[in-house]
Amino acid sequence: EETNASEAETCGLYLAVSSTSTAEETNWGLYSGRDLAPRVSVGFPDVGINMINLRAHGVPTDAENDRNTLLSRTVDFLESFVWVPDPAGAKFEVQNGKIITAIAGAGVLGGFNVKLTNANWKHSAAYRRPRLEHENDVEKNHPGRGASTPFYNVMLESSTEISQGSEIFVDYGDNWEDEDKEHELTKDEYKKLDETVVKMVNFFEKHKEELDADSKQEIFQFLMQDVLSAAIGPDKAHKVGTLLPTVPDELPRVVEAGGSLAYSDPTIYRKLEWLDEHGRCMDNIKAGASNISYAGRGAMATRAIKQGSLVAPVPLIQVPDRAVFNMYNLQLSEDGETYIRTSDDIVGEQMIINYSFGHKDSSLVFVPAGAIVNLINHGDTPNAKMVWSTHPSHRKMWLNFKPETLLDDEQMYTGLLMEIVATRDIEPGEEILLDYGPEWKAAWDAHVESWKGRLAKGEISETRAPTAVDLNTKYSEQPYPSESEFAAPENVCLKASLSVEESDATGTLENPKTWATPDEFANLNPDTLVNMHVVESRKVEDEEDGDEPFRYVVKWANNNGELTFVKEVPHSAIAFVDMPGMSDAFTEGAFRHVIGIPDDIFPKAWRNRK
Ligand SMILES: C[S@@+](CC[C@H](N)C(=O)[O-])C[C@H]1O[C@@H](n2cnc3c(N)ncnc32)[C@H](O)[C@@H]1O
Repeated sequence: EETNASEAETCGLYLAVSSTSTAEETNWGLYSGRDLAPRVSVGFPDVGINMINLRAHGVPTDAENDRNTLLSRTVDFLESFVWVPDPAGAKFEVQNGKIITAIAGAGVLGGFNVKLTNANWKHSAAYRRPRLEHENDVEKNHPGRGASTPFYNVMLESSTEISQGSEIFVDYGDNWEDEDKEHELTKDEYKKLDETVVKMVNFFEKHKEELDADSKQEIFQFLMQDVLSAAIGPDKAHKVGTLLPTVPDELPRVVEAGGSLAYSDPTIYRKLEWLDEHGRCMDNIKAGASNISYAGRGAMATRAIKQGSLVAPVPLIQVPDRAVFNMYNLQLSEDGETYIRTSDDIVGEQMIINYSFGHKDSSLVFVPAGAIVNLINHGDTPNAKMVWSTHPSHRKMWLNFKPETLLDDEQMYTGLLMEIVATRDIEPGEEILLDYGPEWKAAWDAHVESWKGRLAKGEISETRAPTAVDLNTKYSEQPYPSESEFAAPENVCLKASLSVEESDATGTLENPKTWATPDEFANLNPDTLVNMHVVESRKVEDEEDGDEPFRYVVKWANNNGELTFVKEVPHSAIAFVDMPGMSDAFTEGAFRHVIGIPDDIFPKAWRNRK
């Protein structure tokens, strides 16, 4: 029996079958358990895990054979769930080359419906992420460095009001549009349509005494066919016809449902009782500072969780051959377009291996897609374990399939659902710990030993330079330093989101341009983030500036080295960013090992390795 929430607090975010699902393929989706105001966090901030040049590393270009085809298919499959690195604060991780970022929870599972977009990434949260309190020993090296992602505090925000039971649709950005545009209504047209429906309802209500059923129907048809066709063209009028009822008496249902889209697809909104029965609570855990040395962040219970009940649902992204995460020495091709391997020696593994579930007897691994699940650490005395879900959309049959068939056409979706359940009563605030298995434990212990040896031999230094996170935390309460006050270490650079007001200012020191509030204030937009230097800062004294503690005059040099000076740049538009290839993620000799799926639940059919 699964009881989701404590008595005191109800579930804020559910995993459930998405309205975008088809009969053949389940898409998981997220549904809000609460009414949300605009610009509040949807679920809890999560981590982003980068895959760097995944295709160049993971898919050999030499021969077309079954294995290479499967590796290539795996990259396609992974790419359909991941994001550009921008929302995670990772846009500047490499100079050339391609990064894709897995953001479990909202990133992988948030639905796609341009018309119903109700959430967007809060870039500034990720770019200005604070350090954890227990990381005060910042300049000291330790064996956990480079083993966990430095990109956390990845936050999804409501972009409009979200009513309880709504599916969450994340803004995928401009390059993701609906294909069949000509026949599709725009967001604005949907809005106008819904306003028109309200007018029609009012009209029929006002004249209900005078109109008999036949004349009502006649007027309705005239409005729907002739008037609409003339107004928006026959193709779109036809589309409207499929969205609205065929009889006028049904029109009030459209308004009740929350609009024509919701009326035509009732699975976009779910009742709380439905979500409790058919969904799985996704916000029983949130990120916090792990209690375990060198482990980084951990997953903390947000409410009491009874023994045997759900901690977190975990849709799994199947990766039939973990070789796709191997890394090689790469070199930019002569045309500068792609990367190619310079040798077939494996020199490392993508960091996502540390977040993946696997088994020693199998090439198959899974990238877990549950919110905050990526943050669950190993503990020698665990309080949770993995089980296969009893949810009807969990494809039990797949447990009998051979790994290489799990990406056949019929299986190109996340059909497997794991659940993390409590093995004892868990108190609010307690860290969730799994047993990662004996292979993981042995690998970690060996890593720590070898790390100590390398330290003793002087192969690793005791200290390391502060990172962007360290410096952003340091300067959260004091002004970012000017060029003359502070020579930035080589591993970081200072950037600002610079947009300027239309004006006659020349952009010189004497006549600087004025910083303009971007469309989405305080959303550090990585598209406008440029390297710059602080020329001077002033403390903000009056109230008019909201939360901004400081304003700056900054100096920006374009590609030709021409300088532009901009004044009134707010503190929130500035952040340190790690230089390409210099963040903790690139630590040499960093720990890599998959999380073990327990032997007793790992199916026989998947054991393709001895
Ligand atoms: C799935 S991630 C857990 C989240 C991670 N702590 C973070 O901050 O992103 C697994 C990684 O966390 C670290 N980790 C987990 N359990 C640990 C433990 N008991 N001791 C040390 N490191 C641990 C290791 O780096 C491991 O590869």
